[in-house]
Amino acid sequence: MIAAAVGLSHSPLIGKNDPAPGVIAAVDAAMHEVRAFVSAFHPDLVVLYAPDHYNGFFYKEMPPFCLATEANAVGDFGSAAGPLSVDTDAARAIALGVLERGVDLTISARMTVDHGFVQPLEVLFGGIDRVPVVPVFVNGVATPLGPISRIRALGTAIGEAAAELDRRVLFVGSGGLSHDPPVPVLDGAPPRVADALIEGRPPTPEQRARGEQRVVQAGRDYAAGSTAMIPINPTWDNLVLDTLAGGRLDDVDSWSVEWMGAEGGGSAHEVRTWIAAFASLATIGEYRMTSRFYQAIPEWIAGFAAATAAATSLPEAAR
Ligand SMILES: O=C(O)CCc1cccc(O)c1O
Ligand SMILES: [Fe+2]
Repeated sequence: MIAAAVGLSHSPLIGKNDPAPGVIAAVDAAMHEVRAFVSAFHPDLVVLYAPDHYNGFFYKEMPPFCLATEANAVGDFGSAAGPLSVDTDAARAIALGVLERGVDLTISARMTVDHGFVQPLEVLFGGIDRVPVVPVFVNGVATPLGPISRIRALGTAIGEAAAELDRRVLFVGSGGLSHDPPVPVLDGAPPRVADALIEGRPPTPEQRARGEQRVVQAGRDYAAGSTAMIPINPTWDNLVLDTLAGGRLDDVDSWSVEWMGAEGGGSAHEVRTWIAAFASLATIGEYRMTSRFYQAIPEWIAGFAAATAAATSLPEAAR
């Protein structure tokens, strides 16, 4: 296996509630750099770690993580809908390899995914059907959340299993860093909300539009500073990036769920996807973070980060 990694924040508010032009220009430049890295690396397989926002996974059964052998996008917030180009054979082989390594992986033969998966595929590849992909859901919102050490173990097992495939694999983590969008919470929810979170009946177009408008409004409130949401925390976000850049992945095992939520807000747990992606990359040996972008963007409800990493042993021309 030849491997590289990308971590990329997502936000459905991009293009809907935009920050100042200078911020947009800086993000555009960073995205240009990440795309250049990806096209130079030229992956023939993408292992995509992403969370879900109650579009595909519900409390009727809520796995801590789940690998898909096929997947369909719902098209929330105007993102692409329809089937992802899942490499089913690679997905099955990796799933078996992970189980053999003692990590109790859940499998989906028809995963429903949302903007968490779709946005990085659109940003990096221009669509959801452009590159063979193995989608891996990592729960980052639905409590209870287990210890981070198990997410690192998942990333390690997937990296080792993927290494048996003889492919050029790009590991992508989608989400984070600190942010506190208005995602519903089961604990204490009124019966109608609790029922929706448990059963997962598809919302009507009107219900979906209302929910999305609520998130857009939350972005406006977050940017105006008049909100009960936990603020974006650049200090914590840079600690996360420093840890990944330094290859100190065993540090994350001591990060508690409570500490992460207090520092980074209710959706800070989306950084689990980054930890999985970098743990996968780390299975091939030392890596180097080759680019790193960070900007707090309250309009998007995102401590917005983008980073690329490649094996130190990979020749410069192939990075
Ligand atoms: O769909 C939702 O309910 C939440 C949407 C959402 C908003 C801001 C940042 C995110 O990472 C995100 O996912
Ligand atoms: Fe998210």
